Amino acid sequence: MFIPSSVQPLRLAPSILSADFSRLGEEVRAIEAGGADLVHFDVMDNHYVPNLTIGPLVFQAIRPHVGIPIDVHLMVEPVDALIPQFAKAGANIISFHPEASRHVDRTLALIREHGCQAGLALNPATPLAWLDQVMERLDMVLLMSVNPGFGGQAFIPSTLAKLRQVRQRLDAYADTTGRRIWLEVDGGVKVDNIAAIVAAGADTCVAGSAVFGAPDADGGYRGVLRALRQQVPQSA
Ligand SMILES: O=C(CO)[C@@H](O)[C@H](O)COP(=O)(O)O
Repeated sequence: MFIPSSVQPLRLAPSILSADFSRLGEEVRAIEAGGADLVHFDVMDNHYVPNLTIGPLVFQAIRPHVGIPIDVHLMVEPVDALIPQFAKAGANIISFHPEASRHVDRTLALIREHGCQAGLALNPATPLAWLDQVMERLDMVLLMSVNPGFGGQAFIPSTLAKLRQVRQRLDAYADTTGRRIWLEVDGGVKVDNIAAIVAAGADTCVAGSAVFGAPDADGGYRGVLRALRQQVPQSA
């Protein structure tokens, strides 16, 4: 039976990739004060993706400024060596891409062994078959709605159909096991498309440029986070 995810509470996860890196501590405090549910921390290595961002040292520096969970998205290859470092620094959720791990099952187990929730990130062209054998190891599926590497890209429309397929799989899994796996969408999420994204099955939305590109007059983010939530009235 298809159960729209909109019956679940919506979680908003601003991606700090679009934040002002010269004042990251203030920026993460501002998104938490504005009502964000998670902080999304993008790690890029100029190898798995053609961009280079921040790693465990910067994570460690901002962790004391944040009370809400931090969702670490590893766009790196190989991945395993970074997992203990982010876990030790206080990560709550760690996601990685299956193409970047020699042993996906082992990497998922490693994340949980270090006390974090485990996510598998699927690019627009990555088949859903990657999920088949590892459902019991997953706490979250991170569905990319842009090709990873950069903020500010346009949402790829075919993601909506893929989202519906993942939602069906996760709901079927929840029906048989009683265990719910989060479904996060990442890339090009805006005020004008979040309703369709949630209706298609997302319960967690990453938004980078939409949030950090629309500060309130006082530099906060309450207005844009409220506007995103208001598009999904049952979650507001
Ligand atoms: O992981 C990525 C990009 O690779 C994302 O988290 C982006 O940072 C989201 O940014 P917007 O598309 O919302 O600007």
